[in-house]
Amino acid sequence: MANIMANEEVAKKQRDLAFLLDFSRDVAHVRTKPELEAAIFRVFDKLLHTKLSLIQVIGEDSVTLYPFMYDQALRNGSNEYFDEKVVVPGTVKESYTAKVLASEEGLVFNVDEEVASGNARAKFWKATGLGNMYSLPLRVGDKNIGTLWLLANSLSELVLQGLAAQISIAIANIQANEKLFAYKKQLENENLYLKEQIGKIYNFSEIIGSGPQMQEVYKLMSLVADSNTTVLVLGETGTGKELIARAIHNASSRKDKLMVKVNCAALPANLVESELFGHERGAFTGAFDRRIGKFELANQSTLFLDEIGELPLEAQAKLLRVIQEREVERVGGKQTIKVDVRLVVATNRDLENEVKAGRFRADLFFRLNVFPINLPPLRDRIDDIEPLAEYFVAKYSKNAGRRVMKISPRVFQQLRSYTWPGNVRELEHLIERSVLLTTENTLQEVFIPRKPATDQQENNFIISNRSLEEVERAYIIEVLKRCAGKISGTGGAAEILKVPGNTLHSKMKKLGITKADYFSKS
Ligand SMILES: Nc1ncnc2c1ncn2[C@@H]1O[C@H](COP(=O)(O)OP(=O)(O)OP(=O)(O)O)[C@@H](O)[C@H]1O
Repeated sequence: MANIMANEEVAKKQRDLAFLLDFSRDVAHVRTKPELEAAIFRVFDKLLHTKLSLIQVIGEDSVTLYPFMYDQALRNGSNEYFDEKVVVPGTVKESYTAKVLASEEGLVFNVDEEVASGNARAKFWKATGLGNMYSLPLRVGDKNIGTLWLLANSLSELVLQGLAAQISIAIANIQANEKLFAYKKQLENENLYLKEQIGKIYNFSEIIGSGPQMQEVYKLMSLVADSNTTVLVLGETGTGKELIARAIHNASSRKDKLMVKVNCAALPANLVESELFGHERGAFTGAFDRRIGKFELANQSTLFLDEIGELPLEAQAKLLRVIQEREVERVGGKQTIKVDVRLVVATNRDLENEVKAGRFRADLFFRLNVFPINLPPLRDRIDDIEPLAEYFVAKYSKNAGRRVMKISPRVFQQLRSYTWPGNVRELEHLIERSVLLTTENTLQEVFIPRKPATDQQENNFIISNRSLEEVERAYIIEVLKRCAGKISGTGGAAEILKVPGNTLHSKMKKLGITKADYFSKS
């Protein structure tokens, strides 16, 4: 007799295990709530006389308890009670729920006893004709995530615990999936918005200038745009190098992805590599998380490296390797990652001179100098000044809600005779300011910066044949002298020059400025 009972016990355990295995196979594929619902009801069909009463999940505030799933059939005959008490949000403090959540492995309530003790919910439990309500905490690790309520006459401990564990994991997966989906949707929307913005701000038609030099630029751009060739855009500051880079990207087959931009001069030397190539967690002090670099971000798109001439030598070596191998290695990482990135780089420096001076690697220069595009300075294309000025007047007049429509001939004359050290950017800012200061329909006056006629030294400063680098060097030294050698912080040279202290430091290093220069008597 004892043997028969033991055999039955073993057989039952095997049936339970087979049933749980079946359920876990179904649940493993679940990604959404309807899928979980289908899996649960499929399995309950096999568990004789068992009904899912309710699954509740705990909200983000850890207090509110939301109905997640229930058997619609149980509503019959107790609609009002169901709608008012069962399928409305409750709290984890409700006495039955609190007991269930505090229990180790759940509780069993005898339906008849509950009815006798006046438990209002037990009335609809009773309507099912089933004897017990099994209620179990749903947990992931040590964290309560909800409760599971099942009606049945008898369920084994093994089945109950197995069901609760599988359902807990499935719900946690669904919630994580929903969060991920919402996050993805948000990123997609942001991406769309940014693309629209960029599309609005930059497109080919917004490059103004129809003189022969710009025609040559357009010809080169259209020849190279739809290839994967690296483009080197050369030109003084403010000549529109970034505008050209974006137009090349927008005219290429990569236009559906955002162009990624890195300004090599704006990054402290010690962060350049991590910015470009990414880093692994713990790669250096402060690297708390793994971060992907701009190369990975620009995969299948264009990476615009502005001010490439400022890239430190060490990063130049790494960049060369990435261009050759078409794969990156994150700082502190061992694994290489394939990238498909089109490079457009720009500089206002004479890179050949930089190579001669040992500040730029010759091999990298040759790799980058595959397809150079030279942007002419504004002073060499005086005929473009008029259409550019008109374009900026229309743009800023609209932006500021003004009705400035025309520019007076006198203003055009003034604009044409100025030398434009700051190029198109300087013209743009000048027009923006002038539009704001104008109340009439015609721009009668622009406030071109003038040096005092008496200050012969300053005039020489402008018209002498000094290179941009020499002027930059002399100006930085002047400012440093004025600040008694203080580089960063309040009253420091970086503050006056409106650049970060680190940038000024690396610029000084590049230009070979030492204390002897700014502490000298002259
Ligand atoms: N041909 C042009 N048509 C219309 N706008 C222009 C043109 N060239 C330049 N601009 C405008 O002038 C400003 C400066 O251009 P951009 O930033 O592209 O210059 P840059 O050469 O990259 O400058 P930097 O060397 O300082 O990085 C931008 O607002 C740009 O839209």
